[in-house]
Amino acid sequence: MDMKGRSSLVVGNWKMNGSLALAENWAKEFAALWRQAAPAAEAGLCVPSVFLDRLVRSLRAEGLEAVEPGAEDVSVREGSGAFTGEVSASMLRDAGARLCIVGHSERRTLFGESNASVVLKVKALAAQGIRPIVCVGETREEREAGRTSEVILAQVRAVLGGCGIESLAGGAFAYEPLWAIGSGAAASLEQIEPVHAAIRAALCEADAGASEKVRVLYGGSVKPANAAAILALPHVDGALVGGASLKAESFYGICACGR
Ligand SMILES: O=C[C@H](O)COP(=O)(O)O
Repeated sequence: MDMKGRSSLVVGNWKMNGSLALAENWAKEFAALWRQAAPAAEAGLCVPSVFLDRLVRSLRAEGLEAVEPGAEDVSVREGSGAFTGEVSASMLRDAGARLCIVGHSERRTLFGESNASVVLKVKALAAQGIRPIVCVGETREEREAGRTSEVILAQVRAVLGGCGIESLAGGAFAYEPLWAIGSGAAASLEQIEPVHAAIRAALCEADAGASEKVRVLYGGSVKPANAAAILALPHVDGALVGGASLKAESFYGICACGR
């Protein structure tokens, strides 16, 4: 199904970077740019949860309702309880999160995140009305072995089968080839498009109306210089942006390429 009529969603991911001061200054700088020319794209910014409240207040102070604040991870445990160090979806909601990244490859590879925990997290977020951004991606070795589609579709289907399309509604899958993340070189347009088309087909298989409910974003070295070409691809509904989201001007430049 063609998504061209739909606006792009461009989401920043600060990872373990930034500060309270940056959250405040970023909101000021981004708001000044947004006021000059509001892009067609929808924008979101996911930050370490300790900065979330400051980001929310700073965006509000600037009157920047157009940017959805978000978190980078959430506990599988709901509500509250004796789970030292965990932050639940209801706590994120309380702090103003509207989006949350789940299953980023850094969490999958460095912190043992599984498809099963991704499913629990998506359900916990859905219960709080927070839109999930579920990351999937293949390693360089998997791509070179010709296993890209198999790996991506196994991740997508595990999540779709485990939590159902309604828990993902309003959210997105983000295709992030591990070898492109933080490398400075994005995947080529020829590499991106077929993977997005395959994810879209898997969504439609699960639910005929899924394309209207769940976006498919690309992530991996997106910057202002390559964003226009990537965001113009028919099955790309937006971007998940790491490094370039730390600078308000670069992130705005990417948002401005959306539709
Ligand atoms: O979540 C964001 C991705 O991991 C991409 O990071 P990057 O834009 O720094 O390559």
